[in-house]
Amino acid sequence: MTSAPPILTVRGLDVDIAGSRILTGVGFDVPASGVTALLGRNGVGKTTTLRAILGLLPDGGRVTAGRVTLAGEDITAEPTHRTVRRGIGYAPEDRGVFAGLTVAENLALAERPGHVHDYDLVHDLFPELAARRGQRAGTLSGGQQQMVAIARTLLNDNVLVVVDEPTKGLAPRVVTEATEVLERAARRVPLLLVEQNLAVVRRLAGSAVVLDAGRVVHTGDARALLADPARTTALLGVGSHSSNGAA
Ligand SMILES: Nc1ncnc2c1ncn2[C@@H]1O[C@H](COP(=O)(O)OP(=O)(O)OP(=O)(O)O)[C@@H](O)[C@H]1O
Repeated sequence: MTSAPPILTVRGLDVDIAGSRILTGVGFDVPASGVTALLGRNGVGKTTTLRAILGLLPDGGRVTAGRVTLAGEDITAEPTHRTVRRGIGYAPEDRGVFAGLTVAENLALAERPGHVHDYDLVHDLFPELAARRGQRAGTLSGGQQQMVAIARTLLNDNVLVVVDEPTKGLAPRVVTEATEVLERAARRVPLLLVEQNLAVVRRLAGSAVVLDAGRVVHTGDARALLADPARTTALLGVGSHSSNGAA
């Protein structure tokens, strides 16, 4: 049990995109350690929630109500560069890895001015990246590219890392590899994770937040939720033992 205050709080968040209400009154806490999974069926607003936190809503998107705090500081609708400087790392769904650049160049591009760049930590956690530092990122496996994306967030002294669907489209063996990467990362920094693969959620997440049609419909212990097949099916529309691949 931790009595530390949450690293991130979201309260009463309303988001409109192109005149449509996408999120309504979204509220949850992200504890200061471990993995918090943001769950829900396709199109319920998970990515929009992450983007609203990061100030990365698409053109025509805006926060119309609510409040987001990071380490107690109000970051609601703040420009992304300022939020990132406060110490949020983001690994987007497409991983954002530059295929034509080497592993070392991809990492160097992530160096944030004014932060400590902990290459020792990154190479300690991901020795494979040290071995492949001269390799072009486009020739890496999906799991190795995910490693680069996560390593970039750990290079700077972030207080929270946000990861969007890290195992999407990966083969089962690579899902296992990517899950191990996230497990290693979570020992260093709290994670807010959007993930559809419930085997991955079961292995990593301590707490779960479930969205449906742009609203939070459940918050609580992730494993307790997944241990209740009827509740899991009702909230997520899938059995608690389903997954897109092994983890
Ligand atoms: N740029 C946009 N313009 C218009 N509507 C959008 C835009 N981005 C998202 N939406 C709408 O917002 C809703 C939530 O989308 P979002 O991508 O946040 O869902 P999600 O839960 O992450 O889904 P998925 O699991 O499919 O990625 C959807 O109805 C989507 O069509």
